[in-house]
Amino acid sequence: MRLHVVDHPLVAHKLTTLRDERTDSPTFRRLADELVTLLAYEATRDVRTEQVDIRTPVAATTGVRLSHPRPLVVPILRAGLGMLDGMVRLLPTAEVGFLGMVRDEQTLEARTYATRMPEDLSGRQVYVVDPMLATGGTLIAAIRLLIERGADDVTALCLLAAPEGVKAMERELSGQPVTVVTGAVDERLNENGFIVPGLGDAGDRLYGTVS
Ligand SMILES: O=P(O)(O)OC[C@H]1O[C@H](OP(=O)(O)OP(=O)(O)O)[C@H](O)[C@@H]1O
Ligand SMILES: O=c1cc[nH]c(=O)[nH]1
Ligand SMILES: [Mg+2]
Repeated sequence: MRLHVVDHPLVAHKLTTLRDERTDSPTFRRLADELVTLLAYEATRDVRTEQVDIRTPVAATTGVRLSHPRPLVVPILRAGLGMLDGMVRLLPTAEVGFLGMVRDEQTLEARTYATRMPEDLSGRQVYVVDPMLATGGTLIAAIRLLIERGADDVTALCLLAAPEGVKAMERELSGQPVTVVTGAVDERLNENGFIVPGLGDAGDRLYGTVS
């Protein structure tokens, strides 16, 4: 597994407002969307392309286009939905699959409650989006499923990560074709499995609910 922390002043600026407890849901949603665009720019650096011949008004030339099979974008419900639009804006040809997963707030174990994805992902590049990588349980389970279905290149985009989650992913997904792209690696997890300083519960902040 490879880790890429996007070290950019615009990412740091937007993340700071995102973290601020005074930021309301509409602003949180807008910032999450803007951050995805910045992270996706890095995360899609190795997206597969193929050559294409075109004519400009001036001359014939050769360019590239996103290749087939199409990349698959998988948001992990609920909070990952806040990153979907930004991702498909950058990858217009992408197909979208869905994974519904929720973490038991006592045991911190991830449970899958919905799966809507192609059965066969052989040879596919997959971009998983979920704002928070905390213990890593959710993303590890999600990525295992994608690899079991044949995905040969998986990139996870997270707004924030905890060092504990990054270590768990490195341990559990070692040797696998997996990249994690994140806006920051925070200090630690607290006793409730929340990222510190973090931003609280991403799903609640996106959708205005209170856990
Ligand atoms: O790394 P982990 O310890 O597994 O935790 C991270 C997961 O927790 C959050 O989802 P949550 O379970 O709160 O579901 P929600 O998106 O429906 O709020 C978050 O969006 C991740 O999916
Ligand atoms: O800090 C955290 C940890 C898990 N899920 C969240 O939404 N926030
Ligand atoms: Mg939540």
